[in-house]
Amino acid sequence: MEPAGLTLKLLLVGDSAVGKSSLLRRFTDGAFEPRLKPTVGVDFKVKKMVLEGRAVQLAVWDTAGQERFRTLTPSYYRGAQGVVLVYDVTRKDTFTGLQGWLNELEMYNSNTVKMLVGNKTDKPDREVERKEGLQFARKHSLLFIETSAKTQEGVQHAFEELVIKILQTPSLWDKSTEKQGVQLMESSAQQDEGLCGAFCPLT
Ligand SMILES: Nc1nc2c(ncn2[C@@H]2O[C@H](COP(=O)(O)OP(=O)(O)OP(=O)(O)O)[C@@H](O)[C@H]2O)c(=O)[nH]1
Repeated sequence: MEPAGLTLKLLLVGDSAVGKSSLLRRFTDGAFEPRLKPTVGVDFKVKKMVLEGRAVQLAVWDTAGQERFRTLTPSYYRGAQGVVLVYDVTRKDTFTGLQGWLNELEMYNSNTVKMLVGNKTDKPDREVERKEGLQFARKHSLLFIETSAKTQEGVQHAFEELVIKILQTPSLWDKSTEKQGVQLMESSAQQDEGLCGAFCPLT
């Protein structure tokens, strides 16, 4: 029998309306919705990929950026191997807010690979230059990429780079084998946190 593939838990965080749900939608469904409603609580999608010859199932948790849902977020950090930290290149406030997200990450789960994503590069009214994003990423040891969920530029790359880095860091996932037996549902829904904490086998 084929050995079970890896399931990795990824988390999308960042201020409201930076495009977290749109990036996830683009990545999992290849689509873009110009008038997406804000996420309520948390959403969840699964995507299977083969990377570096390895079958991986990604469980991607999309958190709400709105302040009123922020108290929900800490429990979702648990068991994540990768975090996509998103800002909007046309809104400086979402860039200056990154330090707060990093502090929260450090507090709840410091053992993750982090990818900084500057989204909405298709828009003309840029407030954050690429080199500022790059500098911030270097300073905090984050992977970095700019994307547009609208045109799809960089989106696939962002997730792939993050997963490759996680695969290159076995200490993040090989200790979690005790979670075997937990099954993932192939669905997108507002979920409770108990569905799949960190690492689940492909069935
Ligand atoms: N032009 C452009 N618009 C985008 C892009 N990504 C997202 N948007 C739009 O920005 C708005 C907010 O996007 P969402 O994906 O809902 O943002 P979010 O970060 O998930 O927001 P919360 O759920 O409130 O945390 C929507 O109207 C999207 O259509 C992009 O790359 N380019």
